[in-house]
Parts: sequence; structure tokens; C-alpha cells
Amino acid sequence: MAETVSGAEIQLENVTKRYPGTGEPAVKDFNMTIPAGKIVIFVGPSGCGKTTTMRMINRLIEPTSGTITIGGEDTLKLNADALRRKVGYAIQQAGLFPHFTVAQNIAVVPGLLDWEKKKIGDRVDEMMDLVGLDPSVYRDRFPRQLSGGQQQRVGVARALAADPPVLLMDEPFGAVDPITRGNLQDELLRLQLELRKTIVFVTHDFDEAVKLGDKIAVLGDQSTIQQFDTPEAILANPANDMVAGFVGAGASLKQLTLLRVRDVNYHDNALTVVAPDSSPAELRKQMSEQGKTYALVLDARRRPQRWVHVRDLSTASSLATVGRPVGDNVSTQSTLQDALEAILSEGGNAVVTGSRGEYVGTIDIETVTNTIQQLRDEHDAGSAAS
Ligand SMILES: Nc1ncnc2c1ncn2[C@@H]1O[C@H](COP(=O)(O)OP(=O)(O)OP(=O)(O)O)[C@@H](O)[C@H]1O
Repeated sequence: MAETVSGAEIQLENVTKRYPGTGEPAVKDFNMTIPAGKIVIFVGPSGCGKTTTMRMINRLIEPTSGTITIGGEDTLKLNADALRRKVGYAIQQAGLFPHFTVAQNIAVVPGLLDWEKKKIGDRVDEMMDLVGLDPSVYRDRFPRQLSGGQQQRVGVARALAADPPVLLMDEPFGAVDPITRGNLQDELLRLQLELRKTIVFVTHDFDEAVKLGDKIAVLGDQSTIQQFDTPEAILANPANDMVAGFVGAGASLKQLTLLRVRDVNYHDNALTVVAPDSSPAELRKQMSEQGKTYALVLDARRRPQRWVHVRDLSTASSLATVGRPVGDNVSTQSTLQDALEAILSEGGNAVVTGSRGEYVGTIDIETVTNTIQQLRDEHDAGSAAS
């Protein structure tokens, strides 16, 4: 297991970068506190200064003026080794050295820091395990003998090798196909649960920002901060037209991926019956008493089995075979996006189950549309207030 290191807070104060021979600064008077152990995403149009801002944190680019501290220490006062220990760096297309093996690539920073050979070897294996590459298979391969996704994994392993509290990631998953990209994102989130680094992540992709970010900074020209907030807050209430443009037209739908079924008022008033304790005739009687056309048959552990229409019951001999099986169901942990898909594939109510798969309620399209409406109203109220 990797050592669990909580990240360090990063502070940028009045940071400006003026490239030699240019008129306007690329980054102008940038101020931000990046909380320890969180993922902060920089998004914004091409050329707005995201990379310049990020690279000033590890001084790959020297600020023209201003201060940057990591865990309270002024980075301008740190030497190169101290900075390498504090900040890992991963970039698009992994940036691996083509003539180095996977192991040699991962060992670069520990080597520069003069770790003992044995310690470096152990660390390389540990990092490869961490990012899901079997050391016995991949240790001695060259980057060209790996897939794009595997190269990115090596890039992340290399960035983490010296166990820095801060990780800078510049479009690290920009060059891989959407499925691999989704997997790498999931893995980063899984790793982060364990490692709790402070991660600054640059992307063009707003959906990636929403998925990964504890907070998102939407940047405009010269790295001016248009909005710096949680994904939920930015989706619900974009601060201005530029942010709204970035969030895109599907903002309400994107919000469905942030909400869980447990956060909304789903119903728990379906008529349920446990088979085989009950008979079709009894169920029919109950349904007519309660004015229900549909009922849900559960098994002995109260897990949903079948939907039954009242008219199925006149000819049914057993509740175990009557009606139609429950298709897609969702749990209280599922996102509203999953719920919407289940509702559409079920053609009506989707069954909601608890942690042991037991029936807890149903959710329907009105619940989802009401939630979207509510989010829109909150958004409108927010815009009216600001
Ligand atoms: N070495 C340099 N010399 C002069 N100007 C530069 C240099 N590097 C970047 N710039 C300029 O600074 C501005 C910000 O560039 P930067 O690469 O930080 O933007 P970005 O938001 O990361 O862009 P992208 O999303 O396209 O990568 C741009 O106008 C760019 O042309």
C-alpha cells in the first residue's frame, strides 16, 4: 500500500506572468487558494492561460511577480529537489522518455532525489500496482510497446513516485479514446480516495471537470477567474454568460449525474406483496380495495421480482410467474441519470432498492422532471438575485 499522504494547500497571490516580448500578460494578478487534499480543475478556452498558471506552481514557468506557497512554504525559496518532492507532474501523452523502460520512467524523480536502488525498485513496483499495471509484465517494456491508456497510467505512476503532496495534471487523459478516458478518470477518483493529494488538473472538457472536480475554476482571458466553485454550484448557477457558454446547453441534464436517488423524493407507496405468502386472488382483492392497477411481487427477502397488472390476476395460478419480471432497477445510491435511463427502459416506474437489494420505493418520470424544474427555478432565482 502507498503511504497515505494528505495533500498540502496551495496559495497563489497576485501572480502575474508576462512572457518576454509580449504586450499583455498571459496571467494577470491571479489569486486562488487550492484546498489540501482536493481536486481543483482549471477549464477555459484555448490560450486563456491555464497551463501557464499551473506550471508556475512547480516553477516550470517562473512567475513575473506574485507569490505561490505550498503548505505555507514559498516556492520561490525552494530548490529544485525540494520542489520535485512536493509536486508531481503528469501531462498529455504521458511525456514518457521513449528510450527508457517503464520502470526507468517511473524511477526518474526518485533517482534524481538519490534514493537507494532497492527503495526505488520497491517503489516502482508499488506504483505500478497502484495504477493497475502488473510489474512482472510491464516493468521492462518501452513506452512504444504500451497502449495509450497504459502510457497514461505510467505517466500517473511517475508523477506519484516520490509521493508528493501536490499533483499537477495537464490534460493527462486528452489523447486517449473516450472509453479508456472514462476508465482512467474512474481510476484517478479511486486513487484519490486512498491518497488524498492536492490535485490541480487542466482540461478542455467540462464533463471531465464535473466528474473529477471537488471545485472547478472557469478561467477567461489572462487566467481571470470567472467562477470558482463546486461543480453543483456552477451547473446550477453559472456566474456569467461566459461560464454558461462553457457549461453548455445540457446543464440541467448534467446535473442529473450529480444527484442521487436518495436526494430526491421518490415514492414508497407501491402496493407490494410477498410471494408465495399471498395468492393471486388475495392480491386482486387488495388491489381493488386500494384502487391500484399495478402491484409489485417481492421474494422472501423483499427483493423486487415481478410487476403485475390487475388483469393478469384473473387467470394466474401463482404469483411467482404472473406479470412481467422487473427489469432495470436503481438503488438509492444511483444517480438520477441512471434512474432516468431505468425509467425509460421500464416504460414507467423504476423500482428503487436499498443496500441489500430490498424494495424501498419507486421513481417515475415526474420525479425527475420536477427535480429538473426545481433546479431551473433555483438557477433563475439565483441569477435574479445576482
Ligand atoms: N513561451 C511563451 N512565450 C510567449 N507567449 C506564450 C508562451 N507560452 C504561452 N504563451 C501565451 O500565453 C497565453 C496562455 O497560454 P497557455 O498555454 O497558458 O494557455 P492554455 O489556456 O493552457 O491554452 P491551451 O488550452 O490551448 O493549452 C497564450 O496566449 C499563449 O500564446
